[in-house]
Amino acid sequence: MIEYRTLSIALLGAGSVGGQVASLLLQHGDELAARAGARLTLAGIAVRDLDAPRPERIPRELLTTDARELILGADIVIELMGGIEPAREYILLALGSGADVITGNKALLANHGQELFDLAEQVGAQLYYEAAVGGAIPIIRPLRDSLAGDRVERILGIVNGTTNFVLDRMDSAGEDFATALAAARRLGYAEADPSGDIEGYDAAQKAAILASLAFHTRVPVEAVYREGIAGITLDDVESARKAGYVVKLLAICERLLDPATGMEGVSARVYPALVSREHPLAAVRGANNAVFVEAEAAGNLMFYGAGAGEWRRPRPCSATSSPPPAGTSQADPASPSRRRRTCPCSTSAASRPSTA
Ligand SMILES: NC(=O)C1=CN([C@@H]2O[C@H](COP(=O)(O)OP(=O)(O)OC[C@H]3O[C@@H](n4cnc5c(N)ncnc54)[C@H](O)[C@@H]3O)[C@@H](O)[C@H]2O)C=CC1
Ligand SMILES: N[C@@H](CC=O)C(=O)O
Repeated sequence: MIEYRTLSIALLGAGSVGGQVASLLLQHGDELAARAGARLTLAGIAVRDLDAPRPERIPRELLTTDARELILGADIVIELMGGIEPAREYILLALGSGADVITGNKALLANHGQELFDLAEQVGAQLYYEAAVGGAIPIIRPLRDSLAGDRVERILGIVNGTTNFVLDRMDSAGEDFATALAAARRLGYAEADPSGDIEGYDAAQKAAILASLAFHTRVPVEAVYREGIAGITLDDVESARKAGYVVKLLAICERLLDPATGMEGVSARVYPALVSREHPLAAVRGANNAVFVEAEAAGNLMFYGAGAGEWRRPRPCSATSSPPPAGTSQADPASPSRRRRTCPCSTSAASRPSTA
């Protein structure tokens, strides 16, 4: 029997994501120990209310309302509470005490990321945030590390599961906006305040993170143009469908060159766009996400997978969970709809995507 050193984990928040993280840590302890070379022990889970109803998979004896004490005894802190405060304060406390931190909190990173990264660097701690963009899709590390030697030119992303789910239900089932949103909330896709999803704030935060990583600069969330899907009606969706399009909330991040000055800049924007049904992004159904990266040397890469909520094994032949037909489709930027917003993919940009 191998003797592993023990790393103690503090989990902050036991909601949709935190609950699943707790289950994974508890169920796969031996396998994780062998892989990590250390036993990852879930020391406690900080919650607001010890008696709130929660799934059986979360052991009651691990719950505490004293987040600070839990943090100060941990080697690794996983923050999955969401929101700005006290998440920010807790992460600063964790880093300051020498713990490494993992967070899925894009709102916090987009607004206070610099402060957190500066402290992490100063104390030599790690701050990981893979789940902050694209849910289960590995996109942060590929952009930060794997593509570090390449030059990313543009990113097109479906980065919000809730809005993709809502638009998909309107498109495929003729469901009205409110009914589809209620289902997205029930399934744990939406943020505690779903207006963050619907109004495009969540996607804008993710766009700011993606653009900062891809273009090696700091793109503040205030610099991201943002338009949500609250104004999209069933009629819009239906008209788009008849014309061969599907409405998707896209995050678009790209390099810009000012021809007058020769200066390079960055543009990041989020808005509902018409996407040709032939384009791979049109096949991203339900709460799935996809990030389409156009890079100088690597060409076009598409990262696809579960973007929100708990991942469930898809049933065979499930239309909502099948991956897009990569490598076969082209985009048509013409727009017949009254919203006049199209997916800005050029034909050449979308002509040879590969799944990653
Ligand atoms: N739901 C999803 O699919 C995804 C969510 N995220 C991010 O992960 C984080 C968590 O999201 P969800 O699990 O969906 O949220 P949730 O609302 O389901 O869970 C958050 C939990 O934290 C608890 N909490 C809030 N403040 C607390 C405090 N001060 N002390 C102790 N507990 C506290 C809440 O009571 C709740 O149980 C958010 O930052 C979200 O943006 C990231 C990727 C996917
Ligand atoms: N509310 C978010 C959750 C994941 O980041 C979404 O719908 O994508």
